[in-house]
Amino acid sequence: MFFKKRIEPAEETSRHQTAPSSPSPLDLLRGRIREAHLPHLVMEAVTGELEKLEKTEPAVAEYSVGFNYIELVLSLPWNVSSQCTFDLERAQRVLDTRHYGLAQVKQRILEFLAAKTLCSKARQSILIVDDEEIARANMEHVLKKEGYACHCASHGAEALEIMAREDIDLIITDLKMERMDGIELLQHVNRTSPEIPVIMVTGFATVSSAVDALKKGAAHYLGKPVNLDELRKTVKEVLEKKLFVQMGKGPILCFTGPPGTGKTSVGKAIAEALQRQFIRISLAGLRDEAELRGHRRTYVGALPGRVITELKRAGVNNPVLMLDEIDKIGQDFRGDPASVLLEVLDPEQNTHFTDHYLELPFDLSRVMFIATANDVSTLPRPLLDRMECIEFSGYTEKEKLHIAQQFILPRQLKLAGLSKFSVAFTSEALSRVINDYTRESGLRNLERQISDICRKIAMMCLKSTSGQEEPGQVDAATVSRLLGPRKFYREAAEAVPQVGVATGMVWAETGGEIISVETARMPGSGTLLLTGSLGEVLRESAQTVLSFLRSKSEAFGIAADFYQHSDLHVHFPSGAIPKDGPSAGVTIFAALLSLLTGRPARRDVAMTGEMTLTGRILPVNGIREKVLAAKRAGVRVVLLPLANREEVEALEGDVVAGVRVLLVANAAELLEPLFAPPGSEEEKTPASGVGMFQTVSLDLAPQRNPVDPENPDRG
Ligand SMILES: Nc1ncnc2c1ncn2[C@@H]1O[C@H](COP(=O)(O)OP(=O)(O)OP(=O)(O)O)[C@@H](O)[C@H]1O
Repeated sequence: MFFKKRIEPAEETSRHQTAPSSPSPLDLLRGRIREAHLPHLVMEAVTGELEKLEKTEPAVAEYSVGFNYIELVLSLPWNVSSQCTFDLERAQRVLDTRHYGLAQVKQRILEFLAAKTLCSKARQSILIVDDEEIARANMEHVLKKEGYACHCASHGAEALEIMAREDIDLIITDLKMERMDGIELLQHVNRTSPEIPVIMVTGFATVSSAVDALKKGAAHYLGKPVNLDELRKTVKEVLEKKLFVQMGKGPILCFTGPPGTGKTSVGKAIAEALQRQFIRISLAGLRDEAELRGHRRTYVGALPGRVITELKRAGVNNPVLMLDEIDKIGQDFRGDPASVLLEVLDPEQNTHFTDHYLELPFDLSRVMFIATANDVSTLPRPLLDRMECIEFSGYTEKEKLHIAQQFILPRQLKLAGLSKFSVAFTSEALSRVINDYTRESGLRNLERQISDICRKIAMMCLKSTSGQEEPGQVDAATVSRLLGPRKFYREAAEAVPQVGVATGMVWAETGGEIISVETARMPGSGTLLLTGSLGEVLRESAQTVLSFLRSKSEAFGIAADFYQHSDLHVHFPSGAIPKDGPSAGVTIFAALLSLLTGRPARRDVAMTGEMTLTGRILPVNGIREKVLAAKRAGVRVVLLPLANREEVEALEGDVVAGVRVLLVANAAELLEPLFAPPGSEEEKTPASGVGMFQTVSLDLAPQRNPVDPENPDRG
C-alpha cells in the first residue's frame, strides 16, 4: 500500500522558494514592505527582521515568529486615518436623533467638541525658508491657494525673527542656506518650540543629510525641485497630525453613571457624529498588564495587547476608542493595568505607546479616547485627573416612557419580526412594565422585559391558525398576563408605620437605592451592635448618632439611663451587599429615636444626610439618584439636607413631581415629618413640592406606644 507523503509546511515553503515561477513568501513580504509607506523607524525594524528571516531555516520556530511579527507590523494603520469632520451641527443632530433627553450630557459633549471644532477651523500659518527667491515664491503661491497663511524667510536667522512675532504652525525649510542652515534651524525649533513640525527640502545630492534630518526630528522631507502635488499632500498630512495631537491634549471624556443610562450608546453616537470608527475595549475584570500591552516575543505564543489588536482590526489610527468599565479594572501580581492606561491616556506619552510584542512606538495621539465607569470614586487619583467626568443620571418614569416608545419598542418589534404587524403598546402597558417589572435607574431591564413581551407576541402570531393574525393593542392587562406576577412592589408606600424602623436613601454604583434601617432594644449593658456588612464610616456614623441621643436624651424625652440596662442593635438588611458612607446617619437617628420614644416612624418618609455629634445635618452626594429611587419605591416625603438646597432646586420638575421634598438642617427638624400622620405634611409645604423647615419646636415627651400591627410585641 502506498501512502501519499504529507508535505510539511516548512518543506512547502522551501518548495515555494525554489520554484522559479512563483515568488517566495519572503519575496512577497519584501514587496509589501516596500509598498507599505512605513514610518522610518518601523521600516528599519521590519527590514532588519526580514534580513534575519532570510538567514533562518523555515522549519525553525523563530521563522514563523518573525514572519507573524512582520505581518502584524504591515497590517497596522501607521498612516491610515479616516476622513473625519468636526461639525458641531451634525454632532448635535446625531446625538438628538439617537438619544432622548440627556440635555446636560449632550450640552457638555457639544462644548467639548466645540473647542475641537474651533481648533480645526482656525487658519493655519506656514513659514517658508529658502535662499532661492523663485523656490519661495512657488511654494508660497501653491500654499496660499490651499488656504494657508504664508510667511517667507531667506535663511534660518530671519526665520527665527518671524517666529518671534508670528504664530507659526509649520516650517518648510531648505537644507543648505547661508547664515543659519536648515539643520541648525531645526535644532533651534526642537529646543524652543517642539510642537512646530519642520519639513526639510533638499536637493537629490543630499538625501543622506535628509535622512539625518529625519533622525534629528524633522517631520518629513521633500526632494528638490519640489513636486507641488507632493508638497500639498505632505503639508496637509503633517498639519493634520499636529492638529490631532493638539486636540488630543485636552482631558479625556469619562462617562459615569448607573448601568443602562446610555454611556456606551452615546459614545457610539459621538463616533458617528465625527464620522470616525468606533471600537470598544471592556476593562471589566482585567488584571494582567500584558492584556493591554502584550507579551514580549520571547514568550511562546506571545500576542500583541488589546490596544494594538483593536487598532489593527479598525484599520485606521484615528477611531473613537471606548475604554468601557474603567472602574472595574483589577490589580495583582501580574502588574497594574491602570499604569498602562495612564500612559495610553496621557497626550504627552501616548505618541510613543510601546506594546511589548510590537516593540515599536505607535502613535495613539489621533485616537479619541472615551472612558466609562459606574463609580469613579474607586479610580486611582492620577487616572481620574486625566479625565473630564460627565455624569449620566437615572431616568424618570416619564423619560423611560418616551425612550421606550421612541427607541426601545421599534427596535424590539423589529428584532421579534413584528414590525410589519400592527402591534401597539398603550402608555399604561409601558408604565406597568416600568413600575411592576423593573426597579432600576437605567433601561437595561426595561428593554429585556419589552423584548420578552415581543417574543411572546411573535409566538402567539405563529401559533394562530392563519399565522397572520394581527396581535393588535398591548394594554396593561396583557402585560400582566404575559409577564406573570409583578416582580416589584412600591414597598415604601405600602408599608405601615413601625417602631424602630426608618427608610433611608443611599447611593450605589447601580444608582439610588432605598434601604430600611431596623433597630431593636434588649436587656443588656449598653452595647451597640451593628450588623449588615457595614464599613468603618457607617459604624462611626451609628456611634455618633448614639452619642448625640445620649447627650440630648432629655430634649428628646428619652430616659437618661436608657443605655445602662439595654443593648441596642442596628441592622441594615441585605447583608450580602457591603455598605459604607456617612449618608445613612439621619436614618439611623430616625430609627433609634423611634425605638427609644416608642413612636412609630413613617415608612413612606425617606431621608439621607450625614449627622454630626451636635445633631447638624451635613450635605451628601447623589441627590437626583436618591430622589428617583425614593419615587420608584413609592415614597411620599423626602427629607434632604438643607445644605443640598442648590442641587435640589436644580432638579427638573419631573424628578420631584409626586413627592414632597423637605430640606432639614438639624435633627429636631426631622421629627415632625417623621412622626406626623400621613397626608398632614401637605398643608405645611409650598405647592412646588420643595419645602424647608426653619424652626421646629416639638413636644418630645414619650408617648404611649400605639400597637404596631406588624409587630405587636415591639416597643
Ligand atoms: N437617552 C436615551 N435615549 C434612547 N435610548 C437610550 C437612552 N439611554 C439609553 N438608551 C438605550 O439603553 C440601552 C442601554 O444603554 P447603554 O448600553 O449605552 O448603557 P450603559 O450606560 O453603557 O450601561 P453599562 O454601564 O452597563 O455599560 C441601549 O440600548 C441604549 O440605546
